[in-house]
Amino acid sequence: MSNLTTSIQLTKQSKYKLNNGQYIPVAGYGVYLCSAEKTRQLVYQALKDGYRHIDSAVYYGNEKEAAQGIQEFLKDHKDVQRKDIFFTTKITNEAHGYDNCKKQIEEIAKDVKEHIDYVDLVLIHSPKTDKERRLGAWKALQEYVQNPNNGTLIIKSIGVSNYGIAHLEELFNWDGYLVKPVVNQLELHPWLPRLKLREYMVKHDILAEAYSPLTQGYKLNDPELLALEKSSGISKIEILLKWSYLQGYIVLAKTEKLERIAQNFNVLPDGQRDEELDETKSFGKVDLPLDVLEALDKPDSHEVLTWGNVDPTEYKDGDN
Ligand SMILES: NC(=O)C1=CN([C@@H]2O[C@H](COP(=O)(O)OP(=O)(O)OC[C@H]3O[C@@H](n4cnc5c(N)ncnc54)[C@H](OP(=O)(O)O)[C@@H]3O)[C@@H](O)[C@H]2O)C=CC1
Ligand SMILES: O=C1Nc2ccccc2C1=O
Repeated sequence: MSNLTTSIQLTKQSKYKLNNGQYIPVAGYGVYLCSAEKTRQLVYQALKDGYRHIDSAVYYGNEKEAAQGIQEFLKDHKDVQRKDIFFTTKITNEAHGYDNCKKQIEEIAKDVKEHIDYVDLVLIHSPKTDKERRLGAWKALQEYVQNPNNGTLIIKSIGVSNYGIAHLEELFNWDGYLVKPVVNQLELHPWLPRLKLREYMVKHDILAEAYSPLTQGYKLNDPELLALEKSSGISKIEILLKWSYLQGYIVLAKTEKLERIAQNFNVLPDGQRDEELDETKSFGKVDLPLDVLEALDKPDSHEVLTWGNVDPTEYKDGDN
């Protein structure tokens, strides 16, 4: 094992600047499949452990409870303000199309507004309808970010999820296109590095949010990963999460086990507060030995572990 490490200046408090000037915390806690009853407690605990970014979706059926968890945490922690927390939701395929999208945003508003006032980010969850409906939804979302005072719901940023290059090109080439997506949320891990799409997104200043960074558990007993864990002395969870941070992703991990929330977040080092500037500086570093990184590097791998193993970024109108 060589002593060389590859590192990135990043801490628990780090945020990336989006292409619209807003900031997004690099570490996100996702609530896919968390039951509505448990979500409030899980989100509260995630915030208590230091997460400042919660990822939900209409499809998950727990947006309201996630928002309630945030509200309760803020009530109990007066040193943290709403602006310090980033809340994302995603619209379903049924909300594609201009009118459908507006209708679903009204429903989201009913669920979350009384608890958290506004939503930081709304994503189109997947491209899996057709061009007209995708663009109709984007037209509606653009209006919300451009007219935040229209009374329905303040949405600070909009983005996409599971979009491939063709879906992004379709958006950029549309004559109604006004607002750039700030992120594309994608399945990303060593078995699915999506190099071409990532390069395209870098060129267009769209950040990558990595979902299923722990492979939804599917690869946690992969012999190569277990061998790396043994030879490096670094846990496989830490290896996978650090790999993700080192790619420059916003990392969305999920666990329903309370003790694992802190374990996952603590992979990042603590930031240091610069009292003079009244801001948290990213002096800490995330690092992994070069040979661990090299062993994980699978540029040609394309294993889709979610979405029924069918890559949604490759969806063509008319496919199932
Ligand atoms: N836009 C999209 O289409 C998608 C978005 N997402 C978002 O990304 C988030 C994260 O992705 P997700 O697919 O949930 O998968 P993850 O890669 O985060 O994996 C979650 C699985 O890993 C296990 N796990 C988590 N932490 C640990 C740990 N420390 N030790 C051992 N096992 C652990 C969990 O089990 P346990 O709960 O028992 O700890 C769970 O089974 C989602 O919650 C959602 O917000 C996810 C998929 C698709
Ligand atoms: O979070 C999610 N996990 C998923 C797995 C399969 C299909 C969609 C999703 C999500 O949106």
